[in-house]
Amino acid sequence: MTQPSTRSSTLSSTLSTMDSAASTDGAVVATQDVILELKDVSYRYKPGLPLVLDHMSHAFTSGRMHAVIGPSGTGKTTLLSLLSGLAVPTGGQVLYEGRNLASQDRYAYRASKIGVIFQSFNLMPGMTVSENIIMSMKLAGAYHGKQQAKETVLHVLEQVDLPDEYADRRIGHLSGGEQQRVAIARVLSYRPTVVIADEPTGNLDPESTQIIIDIFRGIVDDGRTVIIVTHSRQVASACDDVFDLSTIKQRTRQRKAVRRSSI
Ligand SMILES: Nc1ncnc2c1ncn2[C@@H]1O[C@H](COP(=O)(O)OP(=O)(O)OP(=O)(O)O)[C@@H](O)[C@H]1O
Repeated sequence: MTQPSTRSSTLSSTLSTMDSAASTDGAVVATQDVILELKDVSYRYKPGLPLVLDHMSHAFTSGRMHAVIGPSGTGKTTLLSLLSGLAVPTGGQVLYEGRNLASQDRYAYRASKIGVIFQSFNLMPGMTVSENIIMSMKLAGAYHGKQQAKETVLHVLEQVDLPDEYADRRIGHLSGGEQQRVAIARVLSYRPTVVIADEPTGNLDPESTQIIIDIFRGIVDDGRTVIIVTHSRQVASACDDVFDLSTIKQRTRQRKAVRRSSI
């Protein structure tokens, strides 16, 4: 997959002038800029099953658009579950702003810090766009009365480039691309610090994909961090950083082979 080399090299040179630390996969990261960090993370779904993630370390810097890529089955969705606090690593730690997520209130974290956009959108098809957004605001504790909710709905619809009149449309009457935009708007309504999306352009044509990319870029420009699990070259090349799980897995295999040969 094409790597966004120009943005990555700019990132490296910027970071070299800041306080920095080497992560275990060799990357240099600015310590004050890291929002989410995987520290030697391993995960298996059940005892006896193989490790899906094997001693993985990586730092996600804030205010950037990150892609997580890798062939099917390399653990992208699993990683997303760990970053969003839906699952806890079986080894190592996931740190949010330097604190172990496992020892924090993960419900509060999911409600206010992290906005997750699932592949299936999880929108209520029989309800309107506005009702879907307001339901999420209530769940996240971001609902402060009808007027504030109405203003927020219109604001987030604008952020995802949908006209005001979409507020009263039923989800079931929208196209796939429009539903994706509503799913993003819903997450933005409670102003999370990090937005995580699982294959947000999976079924979209290049033009609709570009619209979604531009929306995510707007979210980053608004001061948030975006992490996108994707198979799309178009999306990965538009991101500031690319975390390639196949490369990490290859390094782990090499490390293990070296260890075996030295025994
Ligand atoms: N609930 C589960 N129980 C057991 N194994 C699981 C479970 N969910 C996923 N796996 C396994 O974990 C591995 C990684 O799955 P995951 O869905 O994270 O990969 P992925 O990279 O997101 O794949 P894709 O690109 O196809 O969505 C796969 O081998 C999968 O079969």
